[in-house]
Amino acid sequence: MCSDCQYQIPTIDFSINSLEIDRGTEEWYSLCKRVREACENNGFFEIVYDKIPLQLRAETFSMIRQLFSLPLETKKNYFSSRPYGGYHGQNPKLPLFESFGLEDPSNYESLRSFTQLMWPNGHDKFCNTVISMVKKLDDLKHMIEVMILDSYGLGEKSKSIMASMTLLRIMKYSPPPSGESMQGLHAHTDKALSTILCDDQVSGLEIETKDGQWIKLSFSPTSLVFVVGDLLMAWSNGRMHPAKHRVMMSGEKERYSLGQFVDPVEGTIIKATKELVDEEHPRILEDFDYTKFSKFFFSEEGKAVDTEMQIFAFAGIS
Ligand SMILES: O=C(O)CCC(=O)C(=O)O
Ligand SMILES: [Fe+2]
Repeated sequence: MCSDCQYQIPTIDFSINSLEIDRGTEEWYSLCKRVREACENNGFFEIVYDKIPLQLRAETFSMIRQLFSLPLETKKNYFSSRPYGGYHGQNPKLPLFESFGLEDPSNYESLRSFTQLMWPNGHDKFCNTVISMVKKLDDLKHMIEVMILDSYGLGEKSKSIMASMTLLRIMKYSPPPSGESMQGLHAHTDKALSTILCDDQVSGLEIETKDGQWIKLSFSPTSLVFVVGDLLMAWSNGRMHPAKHRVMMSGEKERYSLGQFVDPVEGTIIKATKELVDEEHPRILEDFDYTKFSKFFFSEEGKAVDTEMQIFAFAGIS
């Protein structure tokens, strides 16, 4: 998956696995171990997964193209107060980038009201396709979450890492002027618990390794990428590594991508899980309110801090 270097991209094949049939088997625990190692050592991994039919993936991206091809005035009608929700585009600092953040994307009514804002008669096919895709991504996220819990021996005690909700972010990057390479999205760590990304076969996503090299990723038609966010790092008391990533665009094609962002529910207090705090691993962050943290990273004070340091500036134990 890394086209131009020796770096070994962690790749985990889930094709033959599913939570219902395999949890507790030797094979399950070996996958849990690999998930944990990739999250701790790399902060991301390539997911090979055959349970999202190629046709569903193709139809989802066809709906996404239709959405972005709407007139700008229509796209701008979509607002949201949730971080990264609503329509974003025409940012002079990120001229190639546009995005929609869909809240509650597994709920038909919420998608229907979105499509009614965008199209005069709504768009049933858009709603049905997106719901099917989100369902697949939610199943995958759930499986990885249980694997993370099991990998630390916490799966018996907890059903989930924390109460969360999904934001589906849909992204378009226009091609840069001919012959140039340009930043599509600036380098950042995700402020979520975790993110699953997939694209429509035009690459651009780059991940920074722990030793500071930028690695270009290219997805196979059946692969996706799991990225550790700042909050999984906080929950794991710093064991999991939030991978810094960015999008660099070159060539003549647009890039479309899709991200399932897993955010805590409003009012969640983020704490390191107590089993992961001990003498060897002292607590690195104070407990903090996620909603206050999200206000901080959008504030002028927060924006002045390097992306990976924001969480420490907000809640670090000094
Ligand atoms: O387009 C991509 O693949 C990356 C998007 C991303 O990193 C983000 O929206 O946080
Ligand atoms: Fe990101």
